[in-house]
Amino acid sequence: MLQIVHITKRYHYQKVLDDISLDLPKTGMIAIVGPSGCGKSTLLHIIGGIDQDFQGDIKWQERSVKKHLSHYSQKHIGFIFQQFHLIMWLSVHQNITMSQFFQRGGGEENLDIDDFQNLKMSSLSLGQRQRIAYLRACYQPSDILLCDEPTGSLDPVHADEVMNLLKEESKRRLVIVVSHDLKLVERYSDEIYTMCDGKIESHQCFRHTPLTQNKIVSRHKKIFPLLRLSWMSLKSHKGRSLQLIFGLTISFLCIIMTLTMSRGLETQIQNYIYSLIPSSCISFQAHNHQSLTLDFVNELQSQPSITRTQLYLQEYEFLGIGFVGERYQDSQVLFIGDDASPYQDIQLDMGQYPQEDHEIIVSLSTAQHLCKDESLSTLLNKKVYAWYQYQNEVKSIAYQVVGITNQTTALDTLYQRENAYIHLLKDVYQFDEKDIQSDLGMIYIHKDYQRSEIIKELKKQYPDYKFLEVGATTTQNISQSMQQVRVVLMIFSGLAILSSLFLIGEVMFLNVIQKKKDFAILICFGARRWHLLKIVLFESLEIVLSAQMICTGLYYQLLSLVNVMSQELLLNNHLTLSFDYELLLFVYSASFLLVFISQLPPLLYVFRLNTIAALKD
Ligand SMILES: Nc1ncnc2c1ncn2[C@@H]1O[C@H](COP(=O)(O)OP(=O)(O)OP(=O)(O)O)[C@@H](O)[C@H]1O
Repeated sequence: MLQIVHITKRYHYQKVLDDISLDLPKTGMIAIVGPSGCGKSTLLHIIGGIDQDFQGDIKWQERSVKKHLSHYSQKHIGFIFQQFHLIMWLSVHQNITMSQFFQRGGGEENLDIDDFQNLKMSSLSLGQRQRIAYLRACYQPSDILLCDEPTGSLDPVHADEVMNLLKEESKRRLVIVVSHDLKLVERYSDEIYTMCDGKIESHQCFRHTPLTQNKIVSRHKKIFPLLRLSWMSLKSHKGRSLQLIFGLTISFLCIIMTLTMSRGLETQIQNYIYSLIPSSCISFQAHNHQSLTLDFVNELQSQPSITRTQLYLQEYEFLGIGFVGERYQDSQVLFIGDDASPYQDIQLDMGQYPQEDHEIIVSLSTAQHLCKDESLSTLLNKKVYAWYQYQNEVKSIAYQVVGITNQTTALDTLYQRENAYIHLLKDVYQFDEKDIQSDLGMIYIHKDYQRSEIIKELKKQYPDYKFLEVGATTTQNISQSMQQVRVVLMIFSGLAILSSLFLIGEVMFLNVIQKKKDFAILICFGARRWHLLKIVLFESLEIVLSAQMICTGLYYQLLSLVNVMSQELLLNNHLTLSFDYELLLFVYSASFLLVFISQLPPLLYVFRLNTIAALKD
């Protein structure tokens, strides 16, 4: 049934096995005896297919299996090792049913381990470990059971007990026992091979054990077995895993918060710039710096794309607004930083848009500054005085507040009908509109039109005037600077993530080195290389996923906190940061890719693991 054909094995040119050939039956107990160091274990490992570096051949049912020893080992071989080779981070039950993580089917369901099944592996006695090793071998569905000194660490009574059990097992499959205790194996074995110096010295055949039908219980594989194994492995070094998860969470949080805040800041800066210089604004001047006339302003105003045209009277300085109209008092006047924006696109919080020249609307923040502790509605229809200075003469125009916008503006702002202040100033300072001395005007275009297109049109129509986009270079420069800042932030945060991920790679590498013996044991009990690769990969993915989950929760909490704090600290000019799903998705997907790359060294190590060397470690 099983033929060992001219096996020779060398360790560094030293012949450990010298042309060994065996012809073994389907059932029965075969003993291989000999003095220590004669090569018994080496022969057993070659028969088991875990030592694949030898000359000669192995034939199972007349067919050579040398080219697919891993498959042969997984399908036909079970082991009981002298040192038991149990995995300490698995439970008693998981150790016994180890093969079920990788294969379907199994032996006895009734394991009779009640007295110690809930104990930790490390607290088990030698006898209990021996029993687990035996039960594990019986549980694994195999045709050949290889036992390396199965009674080596037992007293004579327990040794007899184990030999009796193996004898019973030999009725269902071939049991090969390696021992140096000739007297013991003589009582149980059907055949005995005696080895000396790597050669078979004698062969005795006493009897033949007939086949009793093997009880193979058909059973499904465990659900997500490799995932469970990787989780158990992760738990076996809890401290290290938690440190990794913590480090990675911090890195993720750093990059995500940094980018979210830089984006939020950019939006705020953009809004601030737009509140100062609206994106729909075009300035105009005559090429020869001649004064602009109101007629020309009105002509521009008649274009459908232009919503409002306004002249700047640079000589008339706007000092601000207040409630006192008799006399200018600096302390009672609120400085107005912006009185130029169009109001057509602005939403009103209360009141209405100006219908007359003396009607104005103010921004929400300006209304709050004007009202102080009073209710905002008290401001509606209230008279305010706008103070102007011209050639040392300070005079006021009476306005009526008819509406409040819903905006929080960086500067205190009021809106009025186009050129209303010019019409009103004309009466206050008693000048003729024809005498207006202004060489600068502003055009506000409709939001549906492109500013650059309108400028082209205007330049064609009015070649004597120059038209420029207001604030275009400033916004562009700020956008570019923010973009550069973001790139630098991304590079540094990316480096933080990269180092964390490669730290995972390093730690996983140390883990697999530490666990190489356990991986070798798993190979002996049915694991293929790709099973082990999956376990290592799953373990790192579990770490990354845990970090991502914690980071998402913290990100959400931190955003709410920053938003509340900015609202309280910065009052009206608060920074609102929003949950950036796209950013999360991008960072998390990139981290998965990096995990795969960082896992290459540990994966390669597992792939090239020398089972025999690892078992002897
Ligand atoms: N990895 C190795 N490198 C070099 N030599 C080795 C290696 N493993 C085993 N050997 C040598 O091979 C020989 C056979 O070893 P083996 O373990 O097969 O003997 P054994 O008969 O099973 O001994 P024991 O009964 O003490 O377990 C020994 O001389 C041993 O030193």
